[in-house]
Amino acid sequence: LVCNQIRIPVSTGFTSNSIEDEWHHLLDSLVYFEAENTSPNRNKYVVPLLGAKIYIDVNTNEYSNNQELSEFLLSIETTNKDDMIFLSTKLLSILKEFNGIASLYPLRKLVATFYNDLPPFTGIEANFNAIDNIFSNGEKEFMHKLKNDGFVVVKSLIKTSSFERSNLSKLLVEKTGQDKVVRSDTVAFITNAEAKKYSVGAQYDLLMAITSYLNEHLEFENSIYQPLSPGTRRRPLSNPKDIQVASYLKGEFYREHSDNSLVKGANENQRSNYRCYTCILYCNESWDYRQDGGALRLYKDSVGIVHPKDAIEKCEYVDINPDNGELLIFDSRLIHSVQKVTSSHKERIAFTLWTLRPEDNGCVGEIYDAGEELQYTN
Ligand SMILES: O=C(O)CCC(=O)C(=O)O
Ligand SMILES: [Fe+2]
Repeated sequence: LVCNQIRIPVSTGFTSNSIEDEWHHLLDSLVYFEAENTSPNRNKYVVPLLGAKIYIDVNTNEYSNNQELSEFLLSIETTNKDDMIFLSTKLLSILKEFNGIASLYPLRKLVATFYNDLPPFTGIEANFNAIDNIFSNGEKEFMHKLKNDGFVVVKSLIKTSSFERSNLSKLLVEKTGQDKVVRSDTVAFITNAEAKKYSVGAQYDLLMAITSYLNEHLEFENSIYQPLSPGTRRRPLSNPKDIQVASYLKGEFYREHSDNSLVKGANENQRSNYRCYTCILYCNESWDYRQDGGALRLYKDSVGIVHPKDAIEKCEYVDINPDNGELLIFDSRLIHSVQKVTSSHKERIAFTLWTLRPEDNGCVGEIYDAGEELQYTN
C-alpha cells in the first residue's frame, strides 16, 4: 500500500462548513469519486476504479470559537505509485479552485517530486552515439560556453539530404497562428513516428538525445545561466514528445522574441512556459547568410529584457549561419530573431526541440526567484 499524508494550511477567516461544501462540490465533479462521511471531522472518498481512498480531515483552530478552519489533512491511499501520481495530479488540478483559501504548495511539491523522479522522455532510439561524437572533442569547452554565454554552436554529423528536405516540404502545411507581423514562416510539429515516416528519424533522435546529454554533463551550480529552478541531477530536464519543423521562403522572417518570454504586466520574474533550452538543427545545403539572408540573430545577455525589440538597442548580437548540420543550443530566455531570407531559390529549413525544466507538470508560467515557494498560474 502506498500512502501519503499532506497538510494543507488554510488562510484565516474560513469556517469549516463553507469549505467542506466546496470540497464536496469539487470532488463530486469527478464522477468516479464516491463520498462517505465517516465522522464529523473526517470524510472518506473512495475511487472505485483504482481501489484508492482519499481521506480529508478537517482541523479547526482551537483558539477560535466559531469553528474557524486551520488546515486539512489530505491522505491518499493506493496500491501502487502510478495511481498515487495520477491521483495527486488530479487533485492538484481540481484544487486550483482553492487558491487563495488554502496553500497548495505541499501538494504541488509532492506532484513535482513524482514528476522529477521520472526519466526524461528521450525518444525511443535517441541517438546517443551521434551526440557523444559531437561533443567528444571539446566537451568541457562546449559546456563551459553554454553555461557562461548562454549558447553554443556545434557541428553535428547529421546532415539532411535534398530527398529528405523535399519530403519535409509535404509536411509543412500548418501556419503558426501567430501574427504575420511577428513571423511569416510555416511550421509543423512531428512525433517520433512521423519523423521516421518522413525519413528524418536520425535528426529527431539527435535532438532528443541532447536533453539527456545536458542532464549528464551540465553542472548548473554557480552558472549565470542556471535553469529557472536549480538542479538537474535530482530533477532532470525533460523532452516534449514532438519537435518543430519550420520553413522560411524568400522574404520570410521571425522578429525579435524570446521562446520563454517574460509575462507582460505580471510580476517581472514570471515566464510564460517551461522551455529551458532551445536546440536547433539546421538542414540547408551550402547556406551563406551574407548572400542568402536567414541568419539566426542571437542577442547576448538579453535574458532580463522585457520588450524584445529593446534588445536591438541594448545588446550585442551574434549571427549564426543556418548551414546544413549546424546545431545551436541556447537558453530559451535569450532574445533572437530570424533575419529575412533573401535568396529566391532556397528554402530555409530547421528542426527545433525545446528542452523542458522539470516542473512541467501541466501548469504553465512559473514565477521564479520569488522566495521558497514556487508559484504557478494557469
Ligand atoms: O529557425 C531558427 O533559426 C529559429 C526559429 C525560432 O526562433 C523559433 O521557432 O522560435
Ligand atoms: Fe525562437
